[in-house]
Amino acid sequence: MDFSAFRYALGTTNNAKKSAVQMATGTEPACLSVPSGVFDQPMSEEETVEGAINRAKTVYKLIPGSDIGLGLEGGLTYDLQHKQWYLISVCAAWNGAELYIGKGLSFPIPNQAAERIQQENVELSTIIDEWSGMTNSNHQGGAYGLLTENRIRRADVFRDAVLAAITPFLSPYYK
Ligand SMILES: O=P(O)(O)OP(=O)(O)OP(=O)(O)OC[C@H]1O[C@@H](n2cnc3c(O)ncnc32)[C@H](O)[C@@H]1O
Repeated sequence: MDFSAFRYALGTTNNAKKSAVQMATGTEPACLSVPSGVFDQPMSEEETVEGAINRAKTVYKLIPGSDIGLGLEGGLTYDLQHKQWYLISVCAAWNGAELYIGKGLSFPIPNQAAERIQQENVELSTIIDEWSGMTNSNHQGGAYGLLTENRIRRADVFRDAVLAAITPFLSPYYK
């Protein structure tokens, strides 16, 4: 499969997301910041996926000549059974006719982070910046990097989500 055969439009200028697409496709995406249409801090899987889809469809429309629009969205989701919040990283891929969703690693985050987000109305990146002493952690290793001491970085997780979302456009098994 030649993932570099397509021209990709990416609905953000976020550095971690851009390098995820570069790693997954071996190409340089055309980047444009577009609205997700959901809250800045999605608090469910449904909302996170919806934000990814909105970004993919909008950027596909706004960047002429692109073959596939990509929307990458981070969000939180609560597992009621195990009483644990998870960070998820989702990619939507849209070619004007078909839509596929790829979901990256789901990672348990300290419940106190999600509780602060709800009580203080802050975003996850604010808390991760505070804990790590970094600025713009969401453009770098992100929460994954902080929690795993850089064994997993945000771009790695989104890379897998991108690969999952674009594989159906290329693999013969989906025909
Ligand atoms: O510039 P855009 O593309 O909007 O990227 P973003 O990081 O600001 O926004 P997302 O919609 O992907 O994520 C929703 C919120 O969750 C935060 N977030 C998600 N994953 C994160 C991570 O791994 N580390 C730190 N913050 C994260 C993010 O910064 C936002 O505040």
